[in-house]
Amino acid sequence: FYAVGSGDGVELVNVESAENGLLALESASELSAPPVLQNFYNDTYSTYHCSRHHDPGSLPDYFVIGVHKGGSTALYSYLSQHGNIRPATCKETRFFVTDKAWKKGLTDYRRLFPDTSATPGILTGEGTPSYIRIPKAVVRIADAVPNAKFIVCFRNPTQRFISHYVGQFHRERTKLSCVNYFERDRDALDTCINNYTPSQHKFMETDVQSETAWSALKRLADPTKVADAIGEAPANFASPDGTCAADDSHCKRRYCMGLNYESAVVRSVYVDQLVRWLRFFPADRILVTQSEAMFKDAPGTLNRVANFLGLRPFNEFEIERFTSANTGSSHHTSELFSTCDLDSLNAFFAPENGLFEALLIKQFPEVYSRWISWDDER
Ligand SMILES: Nc1ncnc2c1ncn2[C@@H]1O[C@H](COP(=O)(O)OS(=O)(=O)O)[C@@H](OP(=O)(O)O)[C@H]1O
Repeated sequence: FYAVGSGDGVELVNVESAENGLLALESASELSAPPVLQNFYNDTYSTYHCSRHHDPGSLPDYFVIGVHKGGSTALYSYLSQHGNIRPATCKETRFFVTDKAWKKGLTDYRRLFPDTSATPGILTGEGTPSYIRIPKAVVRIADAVPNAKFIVCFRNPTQRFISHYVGQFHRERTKLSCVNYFERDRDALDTCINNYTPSQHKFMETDVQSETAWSALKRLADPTKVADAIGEAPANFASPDGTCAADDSHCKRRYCMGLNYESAVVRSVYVDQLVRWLRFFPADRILVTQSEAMFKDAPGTLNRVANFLGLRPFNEFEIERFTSANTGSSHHTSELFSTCDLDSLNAFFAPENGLFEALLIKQFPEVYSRWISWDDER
C-alpha cells in the first residue's frame, strides 16, 4: 500500500511496487485508474502554481497549445521577447486542465495576466503544451475564450517520444529502458484494440459540448471526424452509429488512442489532437509550426507567429534575446538514447504520420508547402 493524496486528504492505494505506483500516477487520468489517483494526478502533477496580480487582468489573446517536448518553452519565451507582448506570470498555467483551478473560475485565472485593455496592440497569452492533447482543454477554452488564437509546434513523433522518455527517466518517473517504455504503451493499446466491443463505444455527440459529460470527452478521437477532416472516407469504415466493424483495425486504433491520450506514444500521434481542435476552431485560428524549422531558424518561425497574431516582425534587439529556455539538454547525447529502437518507433508512428500529412494538405496547404520531412531530426 502507498499513501497518496493532496491537500484534500491522503488515501491508501494498493499497488504492487514503487514503480507500479509511479506508473499508476503517470497514467492516472486514464479511464482505468482509480478516481483517487486521477485526482492526485490532476491536482498535484498539474499544480496551479503561477503567481498572481492583485487585480484580474485580460483573458489571453493567444495560447501556445503544444506539443509537449516540441520546443514549446523556447517558442513561448522567444515570443515573449516581442515588444508588444506582455505574457502571463508563468508559461504553463494549466488552468484549463487542472480541475481545482478551473473550479476557481475565470476571474481568478485573469489574475495571471496583465490588463491590456487600455493599450490596443498589446497582447497577452500563455503556453500550456498539454492543451492540445487533453480533450477537456479545447472544450473549456472554446467556451471561455472563443476569440483566442492558437499556436502549436509539432516535432518528429519519434524524437518527441524519446525526449519525453529521457525526461521521465531523469525525473525518476520510470526505470524502464526506452524499448520497454515504448512496448508497455504499445501493448496497452493492443489490449484495448483486442478487447474492443461496439457497446462500450458510443459517440455521444450532443454530450460533448457539456462539461459534465466527461466520459464523452474521452471519446473524441472519432474516426469519422478524422476522415472528414482529411476529406476521404477510408474503405471498410465505421458503422453508421460510429462504432467499429469487427475487422476495422483503423477505427479501433482511433478509438483506443482517444481513450489513452495520456500515454507517451499517443502524445506523439498528432492527427487526432489537431482534428479535435478543428471541431471547435477554424483552421485560420490555429498556427501550425514545426519544431525542426524553429530549431534551425527561430526568427523565421517567430516572424510567422508575429504575423499570425497581427504583430510587426521581431526586431534585431528582440531576436538577440532569443537565448533560451529548455534547450540543449538534447536527448541525442543521452546514453538512454541507445536503449531506443528507432525502427520500431518509426514503424509505429508511420500510419498516423501519413494521416497527419493528409490533414495538413487538406486543411493547412500553406504550412504543408514548407514542411520539412520528419526525417530531418533522426
Ligand atoms: N533551439 C533548439 N534547438 C534544439 N532543440 C531545442 C531547441 N529549443 C528547444 N529544443 C528542444 O525541445 C525540447 C523541449 O521541448 P518543450 O520546451 O516543449 O518541453 S516541455 O514540454 O515544456 O517540457 C528539448 O528536447 P530534447 O533535448 O530532445 O529533450 C529541447 O532540447
